[in-house]
Amino acid sequence: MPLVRYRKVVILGYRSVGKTSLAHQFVEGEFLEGYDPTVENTYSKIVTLGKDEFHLHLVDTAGQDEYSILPYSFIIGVHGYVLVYSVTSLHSFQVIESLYQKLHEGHGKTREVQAVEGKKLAESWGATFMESSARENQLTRGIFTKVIQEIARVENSYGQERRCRLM
Ligand SMILES: Nc1nc2c(ncn2[C@@H]2O[C@H](COP(=O)(O)OP(=O)(O)OP(=O)(O)O)[C@@H](O)[C@H]2O)c(=O)[nH]1
Repeated sequence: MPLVRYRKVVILGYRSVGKTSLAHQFVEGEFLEGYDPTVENTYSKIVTLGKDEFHLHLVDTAGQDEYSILPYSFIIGVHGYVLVYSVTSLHSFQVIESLYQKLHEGHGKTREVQAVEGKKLAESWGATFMESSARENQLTRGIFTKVIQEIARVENSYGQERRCRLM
């Protein structure tokens, strides 16, 4: 049975550029004519790519502008982004540039350690890597669920490696 991997993808962009329409078209297969400003909405979909299966968790956000402060839930534990602009709005194009900068800066303070560096270090230890914030309940639960799963895996295995590692 294929392993189903979890992927969280956040859709960002200025107001009314079509974020909800894209998510809806992808998940439900139809175009939404009407406009109803989003507060925040999530979609779940299993996506099969070749032999791989992904549990896609799409976050459709309320429109941002250059002054928006991105919450931790849009930064930590996110695997990818879709930055959306409208070809009929130059301003919406400028907004995605500003959002891109914000994503690199992290939340207020400048990020000094990239997730990829943590991942690399964990890999060199043969450990599982997870990035979280204590502000995010789901992500924090994920850490402790993972460590319990890893302990169970090691306890149930009769292999050479007896220790569980979580970074
Ligand atoms: N012609 C055209 N209209 C679109 C397209 N995508 C979205 N729209 C329309 O643009 C309006 C806004 O679309 P939404 O998907 O609600 O935009 P949004 O970015 O989610 O809006 P917020 O929730 O305010 O951030 C709706 O009336 C859509 O029908 C598109 O590709 N082409």
